[in-house]
This record gives sequence, structure tokens and C-alpha cells, in this order.
Amino acid sequence: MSRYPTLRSCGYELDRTIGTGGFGKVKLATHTLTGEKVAIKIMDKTKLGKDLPRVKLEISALKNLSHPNICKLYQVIETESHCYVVMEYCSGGELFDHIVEKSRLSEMESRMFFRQIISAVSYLHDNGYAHRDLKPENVLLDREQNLKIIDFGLCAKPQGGMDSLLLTSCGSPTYAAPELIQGVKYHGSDVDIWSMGVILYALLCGCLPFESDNIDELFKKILRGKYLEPGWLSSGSKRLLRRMLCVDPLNRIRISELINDPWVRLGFGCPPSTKTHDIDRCKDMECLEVISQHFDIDKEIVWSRLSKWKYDCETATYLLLLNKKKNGSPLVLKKKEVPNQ
Ligand SMILES: O=C(Nc1ccc2c(c1)CCNCC2)c1ccc(-c2cn[nH]c2)cc1OCc1ccccc1
Repeated sequence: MSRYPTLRSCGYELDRTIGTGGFGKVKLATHTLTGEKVAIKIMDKTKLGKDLPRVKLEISALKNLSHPNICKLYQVIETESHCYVVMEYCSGGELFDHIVEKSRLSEMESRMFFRQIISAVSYLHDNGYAHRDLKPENVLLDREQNLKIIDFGLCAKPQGGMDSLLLTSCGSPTYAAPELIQGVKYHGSDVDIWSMGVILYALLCGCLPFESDNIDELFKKILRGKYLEPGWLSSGSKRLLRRMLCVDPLNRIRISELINDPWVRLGFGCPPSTKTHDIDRCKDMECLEVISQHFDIDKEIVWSRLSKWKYDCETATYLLLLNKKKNGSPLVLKKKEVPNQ
């Protein structure tokens, strides 16, 4: 008997566990109706304690965000004891492992990944969010090596918009900006730029700019802002890294400058895309037709329920059908097996 009967009754077949963390675990699963693979974060609410607000924050952020480089939310299922968050399947694993595997990436491959991070973070900031915990472990890859940012449990949506200051010290010290570890008021967008600089350094150099087993040593290095520049770095990448890993947030490069930086544009001739086409929110008549026929419900009634974006089983079925359409898979829903009499 499945350990999680709720998931089975909601139309998911569970597979193996692929990640565990303070929040709980992540299991692979298949959405029965569409046959699409998903990742399900399983959290025991009774054990979450002070982390429960983080989970609620991540879910509410993901419900408002739709971008090709942000891991998609499909469905949220809550019971008395558990919270199940059904997410986009990212079979390429962590960007971190990809860098370790290749020891370091070429300038062009680094640029290809980094432009996707810029695109996602500028979309985040445009929507009034700061991630505040950007690190290679929170960047996954799908099977086409498209980058997907995860873990919005520390993101902030400051009341007064992106210009208002934050104070909470959070995130992983290795990637944290000087002003964040100093405990002074900071702009969420500035600390994200610093973390992006650490990620760019990791892509290009295969190691981290500031490292120490001793937390005080690590803080001193971050506050000094001095790091090694390996000989293979081009002058353009060195200049960009200096502008991102700038201790004074007032002199640090801003996302609007980063988008047009010559190193970022090199070989592409254009800035990374910053406006996302909300394909997930558009009304796709083919997918509506498939759902309408399968459940024998009028298309307009289906859409009137879907457009409330409740992230229930109907939202999941629609978004996963959109996925199938994007991947060129046949737009069909599996008939429910009638248990033998
Ligand atoms: O689909 C996910 N992961 C994933 C899927 C397939 C495979 C692998 C990995 C391992 C690599 N070999 C191929 C098989 C996958 C999707 C979303 C999320 C996710 C979204 N918000 N939070 C987590 C997590 C996922 O991962 C587990 C994981 C990865 C990094 C930190 C922790 C856990």
C-alpha cells in the first residue's frame, strides 16, 4: 500500500526519492492522466515548525510567478499532517553537479547559463520579489539543459516595493552579500546581484570566490571582497565579476546594466529576454478541448474554473497538457482504469 495514499488518489504514481532537505524530501512521480513526470516536495507539517512560514511563502510566490527559468508549480495538496508541492521535473539535476563534472565551464557555456539566470532574476525583480538565496544548488537543469531556479522559501516581496530596505539576515553565508552578513539594512535586488556574481565565478572558475571552514574567516573574506582571478579569465569576465562582487552595494552593477553588459551580450548580439510571455496563463483551446472532452464538461466552464488558478488537480492537468504540447507529445489524457469488478 502506498505510503502516501493522498498522492495516489490525486492521480500521481510515486517513484524514488531524489532529494532530501530540512523541509522534507523530493520524490519523482508520474501524473497518471497525462503521463508527465513531476517532482513532489513532501513536507510533514508537524515537523516543519518555524519553517512552515517559509513553505507558505514559497508557495504564494510560485503561484504568482511564471517564467521559463523558474521551476513551475503545478499543484499544492494539503492534508492535516502533510503539504505536497507538485513541481516541474528537472532531470538535469543541479547546476552545481554539472560544474563539478566539467571542473569548470567554457566562457560561452557559462554565458549561456548566466543569461538565463539574468532573465529569471530580472523577471523576479520586475515582479517585486528578491530571491535572497541564489546559489548553484538552487539552480536545476531540465533535460534540454534549460536552467530552473528553485527554493523561494527565503524570497522577499518588500511591502514598499523593490526600493524599500530589508533587514532579515538569511541565505547561505558563502553566497551572501557583505551588507547581508553585516546585518545592516539592504536592498533585496542588491544581494541577488552579489549572489549571481558568486554563481558566475563558480561557472567560470569551478570554485568559489570566498571560502573558509571557519565562518569568521569566511565573513572577513566576503567583507574584504578580494578573490583570486585565475589566468584563464578574459578581461571582459574579470571586469564584470568586479562589478558584481563589489562590496559597496551602491557601486555594485544594477540588473538594468547587467542585462546590457558587453560580456553578457557577446556572441548573442542582444540582451537576455526580460519580459516573459505568460504562456501558462494563456487560454490554450487545444488543451481546453482535450480536458472538456475527457471530463465531458463545456470548454467555457472548464476555463472559468481554470482561470481562478487554484493550483488544484485541474490546474495541474492543464499545465501538464501545455507541457506535452510544448514538447510535441500527443495531447491525450489516459482513461481512468475501471477497477475489475
Ligand atoms: O526534478 C527534480 N529533480 C530531479 C529529477 C530527475 C533526476 C534528478 C533530479 C537527479 C539527476 N538524475 C536524473 C534524475 C527536482 C525538481 C524540483 C525540485 C524542487 C523544486 N523546489 N524545490 C525543490 C527538486 C528536484 O530535485 C531534487 C532536488 C534537487 C536539488 C535540491 C534538492 C532536491
